[in-house]
Amino acid sequence: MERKPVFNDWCPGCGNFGILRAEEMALRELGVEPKKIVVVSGIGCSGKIPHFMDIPISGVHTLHGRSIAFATGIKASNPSLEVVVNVGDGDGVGIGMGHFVHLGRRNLDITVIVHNNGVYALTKGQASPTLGRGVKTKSLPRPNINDAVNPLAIALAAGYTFVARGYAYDIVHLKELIKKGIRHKGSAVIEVLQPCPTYNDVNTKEWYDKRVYKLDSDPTWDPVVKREEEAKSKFEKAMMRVMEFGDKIPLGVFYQNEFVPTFEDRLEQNIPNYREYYPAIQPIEIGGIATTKISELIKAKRV
Ligand SMILES: Cc1ncc(C[n+]2csc(CCOP(=O)(O)OP(=O)(O)O)c2C)c(N)n1
Ligand code: SF4
Ligand SMILES: [Mg+2]
Repeated sequence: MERKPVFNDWCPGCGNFGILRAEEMALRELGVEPKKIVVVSGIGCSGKIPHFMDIPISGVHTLHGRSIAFATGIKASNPSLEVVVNVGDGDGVGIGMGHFVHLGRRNLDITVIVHNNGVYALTKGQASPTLGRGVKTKSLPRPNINDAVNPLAIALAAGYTFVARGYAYDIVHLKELIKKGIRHKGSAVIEVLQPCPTYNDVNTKEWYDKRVYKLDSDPTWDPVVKREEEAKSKFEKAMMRVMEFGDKIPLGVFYQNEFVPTFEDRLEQNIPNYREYYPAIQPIEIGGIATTKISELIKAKRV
């Protein structure tokens, strides 16, 4: 694999630097072999992350709003890979919202990191779907007229089995969340509060520093489902807690449930040798002859 040196053009003070560093540290500390890691991103300032990683991972910088679809194809065709998806808030819960929701119900074993900066930063700061109604950031001629979506409430409702929030300027805490998300068996989402000092002059470092607190500062907070019967009550508590987003903003793990079968487990029910003989290692041929006839190929490979 050839990697060319790339100039990092994020603005000084951008929260993306913290996410990049936390993600690299998490992958290193987990000891995942670099050739087994795929980082998938869409278009946006956030989408540049695979180019800037200081680990020789495979990176796929895809289309705006389509990174989860690409990642689903990558992981389903090669379940031995560790797949991490970095999405912008516009990318992930605007144009890409359909893919975001459907990943949750599949429970495919990948990790999605949402860079929440409240703006479409790469295209000069228009309101993203996470910007609150009445908020006027500097590129907007008037205050935002739409309500914000809460990515984590949607993730819980969609079926994600690991749901967490971190803060780009608390790198060590974020690194631990990313490690937990990657270790988790199933679809994991980590929303990261990511200040954009260039276009979001409302949700700044000073704004967040006054509001964020850690869920685990309360010793009774326990988001992990340890018996299947407690899934419902832990889910309900998580849903209440992710809605707290105002004067106080909680950080940490809201919910984790490994009792739900992953997409890979579900495929294995239908294709017993799926994990050993997954699509990525199957030859593209019929009767020993290479082919580009997809419909015939699908018929020949069907189990
Ligand atoms: C299909 C498509 N629609 C629109 C665009 C233009 N576009 C590029 S980046 C972007 C918004 C990026 O915002 P976000 O996803 O929040 O990422 P950020 O730059 O804030 O990290 C848009 C609308 C595009 N590249 N492709
Ligand atoms: S425009 Fe905002 S999100 Fe993009 S690099 Fe600059 S500070 Fe970061
Ligand atoms: Mg954004």
